[in-house]
Amino acid sequence: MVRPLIAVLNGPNLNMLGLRQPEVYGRATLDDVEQICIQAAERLDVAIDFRQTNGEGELVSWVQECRNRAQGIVINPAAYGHSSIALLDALLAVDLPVIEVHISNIHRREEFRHHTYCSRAAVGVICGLGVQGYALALQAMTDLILNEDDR
Ligand SMILES: O=C(O)[C@]1(O)C=C(c2cccc(Sc3ccccc3)c2)[C@@H](O)[C@H](O)C1
Repeated sequence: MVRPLIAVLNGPNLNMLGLRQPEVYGRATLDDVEQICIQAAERLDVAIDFRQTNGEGELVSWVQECRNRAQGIVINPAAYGHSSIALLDALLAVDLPVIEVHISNIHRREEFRHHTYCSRAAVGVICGLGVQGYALALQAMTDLILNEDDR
């Protein structure tokens, strides 16, 4: 049986993860996050496509491409979550289950980080649990995909 494909998409500045603000984002790098996702995917018997971009348009295009190739999207939109209606529209249009991940607890931070447009398109949002949030999101997404007929 073909393994489900889950796109793991990361927004702007996440390539800088681990280099600054360890008190907020911890010391893990984006490569560490990718390894966490690879290990979780192996355990869950799913395939992942892990990507990061600083470009809003590229992130929107990657979401659009998921329509014909992925069964779910795990996304850390970073700052674009707080600002991009284009990203929300793409997530709504792609008609796939979406789980939003934030490493930090955005609700304990600056006011402008408390709201994300993306969350309107998400089945669920995981925030404040550090980089393990990605593994938790992959577990939840796998359950959603395997049990989609029960919904
Ligand atoms: O907590 C998150 O994962 C979040 O999505 C991630 C963010 C994020 C991602 C990458 C970098 C930075 S700020 C930064 C810049 C350079 C080095 C370290 C951190 C914030 C924020 O924009 C969001 O408000 C919250």
